[in-house]
Amino acid sequence: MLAVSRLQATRDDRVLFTGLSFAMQPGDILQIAGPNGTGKTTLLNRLVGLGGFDEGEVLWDNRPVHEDPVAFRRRFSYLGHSLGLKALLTPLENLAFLLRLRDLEPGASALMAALARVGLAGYEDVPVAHLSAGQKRRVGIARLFLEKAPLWVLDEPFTAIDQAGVRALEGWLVEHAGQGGMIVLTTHHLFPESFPLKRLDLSDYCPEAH
Ligand SMILES: Nc1ncnc2c1ncn2[C@@H]1O[C@H](COP(=O)(O)OP(=O)(O)OP(=O)(O)O)[C@@H](O)[C@H]1O
Repeated sequence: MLAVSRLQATRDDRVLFTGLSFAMQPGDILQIAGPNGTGKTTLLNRLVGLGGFDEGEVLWDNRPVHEDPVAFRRRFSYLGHSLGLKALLTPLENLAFLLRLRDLEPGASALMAALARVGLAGYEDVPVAHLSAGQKRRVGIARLFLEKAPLWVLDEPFTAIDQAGVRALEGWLVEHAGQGGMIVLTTHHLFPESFPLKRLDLSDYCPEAH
């Protein structure tokens, strides 16, 4: 379980948010909302260890994550703006490489199945440089299925995804949550009314707004 307590983050001497606390249980899908520049990406980056917070604490199963960052690293999958794909490698090679960084070797058939699931059957051996923006993001989504981490941290995962893909991605989020996973994401995507979403408006924690 993820919990954050009294987080504060600053950029260039400007406090973006302060006093931010929330907890996530298995099954939760939490949207971090707020206008451009509120600090949503900053929050997700720092949650996954890309930079620190000025104040506050991030806990996994009631334990501060800084006490064992390597163990925490295995608990989440992070899909950021930059997908971390190597342009000259194929989707298959990229996934194998990225998974090996986590000591995972799922085997070619699992890699092929994950790529097929995200609509990339037939593109497994095409250099990523030759894929469209949406196809590249789909390679990133395939990685989520293979890493099997309980927590997905997703920064604008709907970017460049076509309409059918948007419906599919909504389904994969619900499926992951239904299997006891947790998802924290930023997006400007409008979910259907019935979507099981919790929402946190980061601008509520901006000191300049009060
Ligand atoms: N590398 C950086 N160096 C300095 N300031 C930065 C950097 N990246 C972002 N910022 C600033 O931090 C603030 C928050 O940026 P951030 O990208 O976290 O916002 P956001 O809520 O994700 O915005 P958006 O909805 O546009 O994606 C912005 O004012 C931005 O100018």
